[in-house]
Amino acid sequence: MEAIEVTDLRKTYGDRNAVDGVTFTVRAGETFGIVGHNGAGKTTTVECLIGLKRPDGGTIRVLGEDPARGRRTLAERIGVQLQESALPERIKVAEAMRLYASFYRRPGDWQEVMERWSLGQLARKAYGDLSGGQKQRLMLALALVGRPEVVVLDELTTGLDPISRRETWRLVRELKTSGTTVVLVSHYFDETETLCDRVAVFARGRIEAMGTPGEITAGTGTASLEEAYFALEGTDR
Ligand SMILES: Nc1ncnc2c1ncn2[C@@H]1O[C@H](COP(=O)(O)OP(=O)(O)OP(=O)(O)O)[C@@H](O)[C@H]1O
Repeated sequence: MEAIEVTDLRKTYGDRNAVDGVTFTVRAGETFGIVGHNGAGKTTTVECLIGLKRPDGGTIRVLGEDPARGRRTLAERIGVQLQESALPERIKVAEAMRLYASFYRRPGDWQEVMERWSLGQLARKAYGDLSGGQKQRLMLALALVGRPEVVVLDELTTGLDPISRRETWRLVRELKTSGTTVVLVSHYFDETETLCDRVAVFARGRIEAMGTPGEITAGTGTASLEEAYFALEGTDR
């Protein structure tokens, strides 16, 4: 079953084609990577996916619904962790968990989610006093408290130190084993290569290559996704 179907998606800002005819599907339970450098159109694509932006062309179905029309219903079924999401500095971890759970009609047990993501010991700590890795862990837990079927994670590990980054990877793998469909947006090629079943490589608003990391590297005769990207771009930076 397809959890997400995007066909010929287009979005322009003035005369700039931010997303220029993008087509892909994500199967239920799959971890799907959207990778590419800054300005490639990744964030605009996911903003259309979750109904935050209206496409100028093409169609999108998420769990069978058009996000531009069914945003309220879909909000119950999608967990989102957007780039640079932030909480008020003084809100405590447990307060944030309880608050987010209250947004859903049938949330998971927020205390259980908090423990599962090793946040129990931080329950009374303020968001502003958490480390970068702890903040990211909390944002993930908040995206999951509504028991979503699809989770969208944008630039999850940007700014994290290597240890927190690995820890976050472990959490994403755990998500995958729970059967959740994950869309992982990243400009780190190693991250998508390690975590994703399939990857769409974005450049200048288009998909340059799509498939398993192995298929993409085999197709370009390269040893890594990053090398594949530069081979596709015809540059060797
Ligand atoms: N609100 C906006 N108004 C005008 N141009 C925009 C707007 N949002 C994005 N763009 C432009 O659209 C293009 C795609 O941006 P987008 O943020 O989707 O790329 P991205 O791949 O997510 O990059 P990044 O990782 O830097 O966020 C870029 O050229 C960007 O400058």
